[in-house]
Amino acid sequence: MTALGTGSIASSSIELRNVVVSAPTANDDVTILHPTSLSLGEHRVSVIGGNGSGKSTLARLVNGLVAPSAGTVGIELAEGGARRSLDTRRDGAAVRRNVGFVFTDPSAQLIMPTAIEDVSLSLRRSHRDRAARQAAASAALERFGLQHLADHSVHTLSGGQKQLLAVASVLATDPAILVADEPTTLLDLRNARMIGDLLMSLPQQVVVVTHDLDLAARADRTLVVDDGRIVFDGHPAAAIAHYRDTVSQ
Ligand SMILES: Nc1ncnc2c1ncn2[C@@H]1O[C@H](COP(=O)(O)OP(=O)(O)OP(=O)(O)O)[C@@H](O)[C@H]1O
Repeated sequence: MTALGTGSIASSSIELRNVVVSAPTANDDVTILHPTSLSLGEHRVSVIGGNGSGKSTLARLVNGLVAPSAGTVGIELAEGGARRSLDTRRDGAAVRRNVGFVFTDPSAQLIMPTAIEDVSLSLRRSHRDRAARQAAASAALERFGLQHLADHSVHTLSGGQKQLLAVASVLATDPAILVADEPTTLLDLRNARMIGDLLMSLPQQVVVVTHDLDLAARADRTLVVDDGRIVFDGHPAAAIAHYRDTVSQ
């Protein structure tokens, strides 16, 4: 492990305490994440590792999509000078409001017919008034350069436009933390770069799971996951070198 402290610090933090994730199988329980304790306070955290190593499970713990079988997952938020602590089990709805999640395949996320309707849907709780919701949705599309696609069917958008819209929909609610699980995997180089640039420029704390080591290298801290364990936690360059070493052995 290497010393941290080269990157910027977020106003939020993610706290895993003795977290274990296991799942039942036909004969026994299988452990997907072995006991893990982490305090993630960096602005941008990347998570790398081989297929099936447990990266998505780790990412999904952060917004409560996966519940810990043991231990706790907490979110610390700065709110008006005070700290607010949320627990993913106890405070599920509040955690989901404060931790946005972007999936690999935006089609899994875009469920309304048009771009503006999709953003409006994610604003239904924060903006009860229809006109205010519409205005906020337009502003969100404009922020991401998608306003010209407002009334287009989401099915006609390109892969890059869909992923950008998925990110816009999630960010429209202004979550404190954004978790993205392989957000560039399905994109060509230009769109992968565009989404990567966007994620790395957000004011929110960002946790990105990725096989794109160039993207991972732009984080402030990188976790390497192998066989359900964090096997390296430190500076991105050192973490990527560690991952490359394990692959070439
Ligand atoms: N609910 C579940 N029941 C049983 N096994 C599971 C469950 N969820 C995940 N697993 C297993 O746990 C392991 C880790 O899965 P996970 O999706 O977290 O890996 P990953 O590192 O994100 O993989 P990839 O890079 O391929 O997306 C895999 O072997 C997967 O099959």
